[in-house]
Amino acid sequence: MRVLFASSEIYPFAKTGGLADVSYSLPKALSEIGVSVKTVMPLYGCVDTEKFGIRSTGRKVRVSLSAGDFEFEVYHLSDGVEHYFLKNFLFGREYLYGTPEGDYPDNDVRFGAFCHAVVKLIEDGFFRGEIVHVNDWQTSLIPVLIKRKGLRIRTLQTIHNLAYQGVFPKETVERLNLGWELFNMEALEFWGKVNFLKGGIVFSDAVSTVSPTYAREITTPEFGFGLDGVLRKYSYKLFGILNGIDYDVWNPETDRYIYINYTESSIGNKEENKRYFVKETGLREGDWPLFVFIGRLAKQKGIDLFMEKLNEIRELPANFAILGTGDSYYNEFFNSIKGKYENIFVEVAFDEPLSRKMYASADFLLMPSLYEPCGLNQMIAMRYGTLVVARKTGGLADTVRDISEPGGYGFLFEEFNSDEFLSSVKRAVEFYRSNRERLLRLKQFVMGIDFSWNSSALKYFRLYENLIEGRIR
Ligand SMILES: Nc1ncnc2c1ncn2[C@@H]1O[C@H](COP(=O)(O)OP(=O)(O)O[C@H]2O[C@H](CO)[C@@H](O)[C@H](O)[C@H]2O)[C@@H](O)[C@H]1O
Repeated sequence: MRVLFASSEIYPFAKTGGLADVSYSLPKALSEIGVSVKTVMPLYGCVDTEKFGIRSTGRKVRVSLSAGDFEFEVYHLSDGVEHYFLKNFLFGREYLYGTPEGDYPDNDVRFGAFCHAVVKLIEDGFFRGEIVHVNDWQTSLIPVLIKRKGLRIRTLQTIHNLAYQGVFPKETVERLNLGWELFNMEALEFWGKVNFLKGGIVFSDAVSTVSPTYAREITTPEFGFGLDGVLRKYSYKLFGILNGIDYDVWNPETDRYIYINYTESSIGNKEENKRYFVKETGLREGDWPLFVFIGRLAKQKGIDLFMEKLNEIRELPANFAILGTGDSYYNEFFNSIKGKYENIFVEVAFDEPLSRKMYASADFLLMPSLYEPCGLNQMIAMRYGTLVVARKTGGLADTVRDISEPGGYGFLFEEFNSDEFLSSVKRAVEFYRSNRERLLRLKQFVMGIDFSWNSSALKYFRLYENLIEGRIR
């Protein structure tokens, strides 16, 4: 089986969040079970071609649109998976999607032209295969163009985050030569604008999202971001497959960025990591639980609940470390409290080595998300023996079980409000203070839960098979 996997970010080449992790680890897991996978992404200016050994194939592909003529040069790298990169000046900028002030205004042309180029390469026989798997709105026009051109290849659209849909003014139809016949409610139109992700949902042969709970949630108005009706209409081809994490990338036994490596049986070293971390960051020394938050600073991640309870949090017998970057409103807030409280460490940045130290050092990970399609942080944290304090939503509900339940190993709260959030933090603090033995056992237990891709890669494989054999319609 041959699959072309298109994504706007792939770890370690370019990453702003969980999409990059999945776009690296899922193709790898699929190739380990015998699928021949090629990935394709834009070659951004920030990708270090020298470091990774990414080389030009010499192949060029040209797309002529009303917005302009764009020539893409195809680059390549093989690391078990065949990675392809399309180079054009549109992507030679500092950021992937926009500056902290906002999105680049020509993202429709940037990603639209990219989609056209990928489809042209399929038409030309450069990419051959049975399945094209696209991810989020940036690659959603690929299934639209494939259907319009009548190409005989099956398509899967995965939704990693329904909040981001790629919505542009109706002139985009013209700019990208999409054809006005697609500008109607049953196709690309969304309240008088063009919606890329809607196109992906309508024109793909199947749609998946990254956890079973989120697959149900997005068919409701509360989580549907205006597309719940469309998703209900196409629910016969909508599937929820839980993400996994790459156990080679995330492994406390071999992680070279953490202070001291450890396994379930040498879990004592995790304490040592915390000691070093607390020293390095200037947090309060002593026997305090350490809570960490790592993530994009966006409303989705529920960081407002932390901000609302800042006065209470600074009085708790616990240390906190926040690592994140995102919307300028949050960046400014967290920069303004940096170094202000002795039990709160803040770093407004994207810093993978620091995130690894935090996963290894923490007792608890905070994930108070407003919504969460799947969430990788909680799985990474547990792999590093860190218990999770989270809101019971989306993939968090599928991966964390509350301590009050039989076999529970985390701290969940239901309603999105700061009182519930704070009381779950307090529950965790209390647990730390009064259940040391059990806490240690739970840390070992969560390290042993299987969050690898093993079972989920097989689910994708079966979904591809069903598509090829025409069983989804
Ligand atoms: N400041 C920072 N410094 C270093 N590392 C940082 C960082 N901020 C985030 N990260 C890293 O980025 C990744 C975040 O992944 P998530 O899946 O939790 O979130 P995201 O919302 O981006 O992904 C979306 O897509 C994924 C993939 O499907 C879904 O799991 C998720 O629910 C959905 O919102 C983790 O690897 C984390 O360690």
